[in-house]
Amino acid sequence: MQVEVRHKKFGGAQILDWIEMSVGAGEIVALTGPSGIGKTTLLRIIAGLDRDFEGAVTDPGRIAMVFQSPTLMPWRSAADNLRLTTGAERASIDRLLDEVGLEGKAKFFPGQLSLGQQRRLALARALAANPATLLMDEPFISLDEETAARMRRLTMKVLEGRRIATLIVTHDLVEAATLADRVVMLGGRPAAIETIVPITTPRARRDAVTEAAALRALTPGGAGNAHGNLT
Ligand SMILES: Nc1ncnc2c1ncn2[C@@H]1O[C@H](COP(=O)(O)OP(=O)(O)OP(=O)(O)O)[C@@H](O)[C@H]1O
Repeated sequence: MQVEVRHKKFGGAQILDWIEMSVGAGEIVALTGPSGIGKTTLLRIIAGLDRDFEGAVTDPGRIAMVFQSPTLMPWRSAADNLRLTTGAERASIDRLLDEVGLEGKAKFFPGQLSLGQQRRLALARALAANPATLLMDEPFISLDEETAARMRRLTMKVLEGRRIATLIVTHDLVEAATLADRVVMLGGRPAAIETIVPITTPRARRDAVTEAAALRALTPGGAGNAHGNLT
């Protein structure tokens, strides 16, 4: 999937300047930058939810999006939330619920699930759509650190082996350095790509990324910057 935004305005205000990036099949890219810079705006453009921009999104294939809030149908069971939105078969729904650690919860309504569980259901729903491109907007925000770390591990595990181009918006550097193969940082006004940092440490070894290691790897000029080496 390739994205080229020449510019994006809201009214008279230009939000995004020239942005060119691509996400390959099986790759995880984190999009980060200060609050209000335009991360969600870029994600909405890629998702096709905002077509009022100059540029193009090429070869996204089927797109699934995981929003900040899980946006589930509260009056439908967990299984129905997957089935009704994607048409997935019972067997694959059960498999997906198992994969995201929601075995035995197929009949539960979203209100009977914790926020972390609702987020896992939203992830399962996105995967049930069998997407070529997966867009995640701050998917682990407002979870306690331990739950967020578990969610990151789970996300890496379910994406392993699936050839999905994944773009994750996050302001959390630990999250970016843990999950991503590449971190794209937006900066400036209007926003453009400030830095792209490849994370070369294998995913399997990123289990215990610390704030300090993430900062080293992702701070421009930081010790780990050249190689994105987290250890
Ligand atoms: N529908 C809209 N109409 C006008 N301005 C908007 C609209 N949506 C977003 N903006 C403006 O565009 C800018 C970028 O917003 P956006 O939500 O993309 O930032 P963000 O980087 O995702 O922020 P955060 O990290 O806080 O979620 C902000 O100044 C915001 O006020």
